[in-house]
Amino acid sequence: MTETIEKETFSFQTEVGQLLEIVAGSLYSNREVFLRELVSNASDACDKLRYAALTDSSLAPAQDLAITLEIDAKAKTLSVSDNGVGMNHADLLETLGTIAKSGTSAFIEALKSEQKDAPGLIGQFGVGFYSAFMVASQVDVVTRKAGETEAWLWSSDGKGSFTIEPAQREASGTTVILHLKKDAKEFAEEARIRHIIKTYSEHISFPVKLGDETLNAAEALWTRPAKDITDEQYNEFYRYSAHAFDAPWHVMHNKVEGALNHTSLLFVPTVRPFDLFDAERKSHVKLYVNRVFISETTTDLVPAYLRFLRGVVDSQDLSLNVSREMLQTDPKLAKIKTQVTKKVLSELKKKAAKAPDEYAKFWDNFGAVLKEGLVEDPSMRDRILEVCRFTSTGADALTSLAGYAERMKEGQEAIFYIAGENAAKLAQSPHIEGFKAKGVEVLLLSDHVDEFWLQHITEFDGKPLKSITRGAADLDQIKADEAKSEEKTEEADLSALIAAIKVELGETVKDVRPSKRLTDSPVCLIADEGDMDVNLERLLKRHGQLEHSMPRVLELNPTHAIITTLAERAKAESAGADDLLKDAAHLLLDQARIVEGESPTDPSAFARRLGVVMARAFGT
Ligand SMILES: Nc1ncnc2c1ncn2[C@@H]1O[C@H](COP(=O)(O)OP(=O)(O)OP(=O)(O)O)[C@@H](O)[C@H]1O
Repeated sequence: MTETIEKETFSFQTEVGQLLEIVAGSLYSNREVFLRELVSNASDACDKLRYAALTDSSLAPAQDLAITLEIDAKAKTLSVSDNGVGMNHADLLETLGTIAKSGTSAFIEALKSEQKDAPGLIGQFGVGFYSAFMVASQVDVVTRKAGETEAWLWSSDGKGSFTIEPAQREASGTTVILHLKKDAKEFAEEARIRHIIKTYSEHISFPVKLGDETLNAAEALWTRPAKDITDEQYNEFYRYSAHAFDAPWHVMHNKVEGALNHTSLLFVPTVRPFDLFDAERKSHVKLYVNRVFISETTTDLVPAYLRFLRGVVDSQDLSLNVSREMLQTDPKLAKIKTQVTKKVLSELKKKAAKAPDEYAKFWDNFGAVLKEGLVEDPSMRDRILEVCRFTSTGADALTSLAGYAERMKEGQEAIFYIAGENAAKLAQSPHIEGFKAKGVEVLLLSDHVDEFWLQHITEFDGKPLKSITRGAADLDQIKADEAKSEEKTEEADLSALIAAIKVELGETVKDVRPSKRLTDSPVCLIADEGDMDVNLERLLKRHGQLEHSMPRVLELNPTHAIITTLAERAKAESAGADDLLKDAAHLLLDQARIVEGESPTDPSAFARRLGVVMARAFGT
């Protein structure tokens, strides 16, 4: 077969082409990371072969797994070889020419607009192999897949296309040959290469060799005692294993000895990883069994709500002789998962108590993800709730639920919250006015996931969690702050007005009531007790999971000038024929809708009514 195949030319997937243009066209201060990426790929390939050989001994490499660097100073090439798993024709087509990651286009847009920070973004995205084009004008890859006899040469100048042709390679593995750009000759210097490997790849599990010399410790970092590891070593290992550029926000290195031994070295990133909100919700903690890499993306090791974690978990007590799939259903693995999860949550709790400002940064990045656990993992619910933080009208900094509970007012029985798109907007919502006036704190919940965990958790420490946009709000029981002594404003009798509005609005509202929660605004809409809360309904509608809205309760502020004037007008005998009163009923409803960011029920009728009222006001 192979004899008949000549050199074939393929175009890069559009996104790869765009990415390469950005990668190759810019000069980065730390472009030496290309070597870290290639060594990391080579190490992954060795890991994969070691794993494959467990179940198929014919694949076992003839020589110890290793990564070999070669410099040809004359030809200005640098090559990175491994005797790992290698690639065949189909693999090459699939992996070195496409980007299989979701959200790639969005990422490229971001990259285009933020050229300056390209390395940081690339780190979050992990362009890996393609970073070779930062330093090389041409890249050749000679590779042979373990268990196969054919070898292939992949070659590209990074300008839109690549070629694949048959080649020769003695054993399985991959050699990546970089033809260095003129301005990248430094990477053909031994001293420079030695230094880069020391910096970035010191503690990967396989030896990295340059000639006869092994450049790294080739000892998995997590197996060493924590006291012997410096912060810088942890940082580099994090950057290497997570393809990251930031320093970790927090490092957790734990050895658990007992019935089930395992070691974990986990990192919380400082910067939010690019794929955090991908639908796949992939885990990025690598599972090792006695230093043999098993898999990376399993949620059987770390729950999806901790998917921001990077690092490794290694246990010698899991069986190496079973398949990856069987291992994933091993009850021992489930135990490790529970222990790791508890440990991470307890570390977060400590951080939150010790360094609340730093914790706020973590929360800003990952709080929304962590809160998914409140829905998904009832067994950890209390522990997760302890480390949750919220924006609140009563505190400048984020608050815990316990903190809120401590500040509750005399007579206040519930923890109040309002949920919506944006905390700053929520703080301006009319629903909050009465609470503010009394100094009663309201939590401002603006993550989508909030609506969902609130379906499961209805109280904290015996205090119900209550939405201020649903059901009646009786603030009379709550004692106001002294400073905010209650200036009782005269409340109008609204019964005639309410009756008139009900007649006019009919079924578009569920009810019309005097409000206890408004001080400045004339009206607001709320969900009736027992109905779906306003924000949840909005979310479901937007995601096509709900077609029709429920009619809402329209609340009127009995102390507001517009309402008191209308109340007087409604008392008149001729009120039934009062067109202005009728228009006002619709306008009040639309006003309440607009304040919540919704459209008037009937925009053209709204415009007409507004015109009529303005004409009256201006006396035209
Ligand atoms: N030395 C190698 N041996 C075998 N396969 C390789 C090698 N280098 C790259 N590959 C294949 O090419 C794919 C793409 O590599 P690339 O570095 O672009 O991304 P990645 O390593 O999958 O992702 P990330 O960089 O985010 O970890 C790899 O997943 C692997 O399948």
